[in-house]
Amino acid sequence: MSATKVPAHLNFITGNANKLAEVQTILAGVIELRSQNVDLVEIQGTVEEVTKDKARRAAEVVQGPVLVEDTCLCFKAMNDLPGPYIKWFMLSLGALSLHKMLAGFDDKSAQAVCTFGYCEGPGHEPVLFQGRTDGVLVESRGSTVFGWDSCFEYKGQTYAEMDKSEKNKISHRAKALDKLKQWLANKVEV
Ligand SMILES: O=P(O)(O)OP(=O)(O)OP(=O)(O)OC[C@H]1O[C@@H](n2cnc3c(O)ncnc32)[C@H](O)[C@@H]1O
Ligand SMILES: [Mg+2]
Repeated sequence: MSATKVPAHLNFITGNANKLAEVQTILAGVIELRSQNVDLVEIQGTVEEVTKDKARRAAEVVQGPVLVEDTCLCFKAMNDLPGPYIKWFMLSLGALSLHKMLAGFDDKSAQAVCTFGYCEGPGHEPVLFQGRTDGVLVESRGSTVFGWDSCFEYKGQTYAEMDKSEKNKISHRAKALDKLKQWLANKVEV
């Protein structure tokens, strides 16, 4: 595996404007963020496999260095499903009905997992940065603008009930970006 060079800027490939806004806020003043909206095919597999494949595909499409991200919502009672497939459950159930997925279970524990993948270009091995936040799946409370934010409760508040700045301190995405920032700061070559 060739060493990965630390980039001068990041080209974040995502079709999700809410993700992009959070990443922009969290990385402000750390590194220049550019962005492209490319519709990437997502394979089935573990989140690590999905993210690495997404990063490789994105690098092929733009023929250069890319950052991608995949978000999972895992239910303990379902042995971590839907995980990377949460998007399809959100599209069919919506934030107002998502909690019904665990209606038959006592255990409402959920974990939000964010995995960033950085790929230096076609043929390079992606590097991963992952963050996890534990919470509970609840009936929707707060704005339904961003995915399952209104259904994921952390310490008594749903993500949607928190100020954006509060969410960005404790979120799965913030934790993953802490690792990315560390990698950038240390110039660790993997
Ligand atoms: O182009 P990409 O980056 O893949 O964007 P996407 O919207 O397809 O995102 P994912 O494949 O990672 O699917 C994750 C799903 O979870 C939702 N989601 C992601 N991050 C979230 C967050 O912080 N809070 C609530 N919902 C989130 C998102 O809207 C999707 O429905
Ligand atoms: Mg996606």
